[in-house]
Amino acid sequence: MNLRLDGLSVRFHIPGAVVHAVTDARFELRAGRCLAVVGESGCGKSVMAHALLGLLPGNATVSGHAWLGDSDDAIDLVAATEKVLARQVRGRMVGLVPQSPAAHLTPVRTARAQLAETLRELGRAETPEELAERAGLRPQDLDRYPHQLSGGMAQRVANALALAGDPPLILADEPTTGLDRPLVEATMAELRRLCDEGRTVLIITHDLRAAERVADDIAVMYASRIVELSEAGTFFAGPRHPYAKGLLDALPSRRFVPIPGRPPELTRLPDGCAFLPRCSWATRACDERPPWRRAGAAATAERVACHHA
Ligand SMILES: Nc1ncnc2c1ncn2[C@@H]1O[C@H](COP(=O)(O)OP(=O)(O)OP(=O)(O)O)[C@@H](O)[C@H]1O
Ligand code: NI
Repeated sequence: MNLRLDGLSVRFHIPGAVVHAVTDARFELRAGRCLAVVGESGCGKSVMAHALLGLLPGNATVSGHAWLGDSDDAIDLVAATEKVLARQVRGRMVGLVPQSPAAHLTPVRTARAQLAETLRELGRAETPEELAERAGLRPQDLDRYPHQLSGGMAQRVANALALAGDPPLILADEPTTGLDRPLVEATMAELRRLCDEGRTVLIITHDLRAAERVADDIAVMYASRIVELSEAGTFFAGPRHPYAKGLLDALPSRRFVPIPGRPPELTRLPDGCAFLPRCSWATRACDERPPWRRAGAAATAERVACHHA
């Protein structure tokens, strides 16, 4: 199932200010492909994912479109009513693997009870044991309460809940945070498998190594905007945006040099390029907002927002 974001923006209204959490996100993600969204903490990654599920708090305003489905019968997730989101979208069309799964599990109920309830809500005939097996859990793990589960087990329960309705689009928000390397590998391999079976997968991650392993495409977010969209091979061979270069250079396996400075406040974003104060390429042209322009070969959807890339 295709997902097409067309100018998706999210604003939070707080006393005396407006937080620009996501600004004008545009990309198309096709069935069978995996997109990794990367970027520093607070740049808007989780908010973008939650906007797709109608899971934002009351002080949020969402604009633009997020078309889910194939052109004729696509649903605009931004315009969809809560009833449509609850009955048709969440769990059935879109599965969310949440950031910090332990916090999303109900503390007083066993893993089995939570899987059973989700399966019942979705009207699935599958048993909790069958679902657990698909997510790599053993039957005996099902009798545990969330506090008795290790980080990796809690992650698997969260994955099982997200997969219960067999959704064609999976959003995984930091699915590997707190896991050790073997579990990171296993989780990523599982997401890749879901994708190879034809599902559409969007992963949010800080872990560029993990992204390199599984993603077909990389979207780099900075201060609420997507500033680069590249195929993974192109990206890891040489990203276009100076911020993306900075992210790669900061990796211990590469130059291990951090990007100087800090991202701007999302309540006070400049009119021009938000990366300007941290950028060694900046010129006067950067006082004007760089357009979201095509980059690379015409056959690709690659784009970048930088005057000098
Ligand atoms: N309810 C809210 N009201 C006001 N601001 C909010 C609200 N929820 C999120 N924000 C702000 O929106 C911005 C984007 O947050 P988001 O959680 O999407 O970041 P992120 O990129 O997922 O970061 P991380 O990598 O740390 O998870 C942050 O500056 C955050 O403080
Ligand atoms: Ni997040």
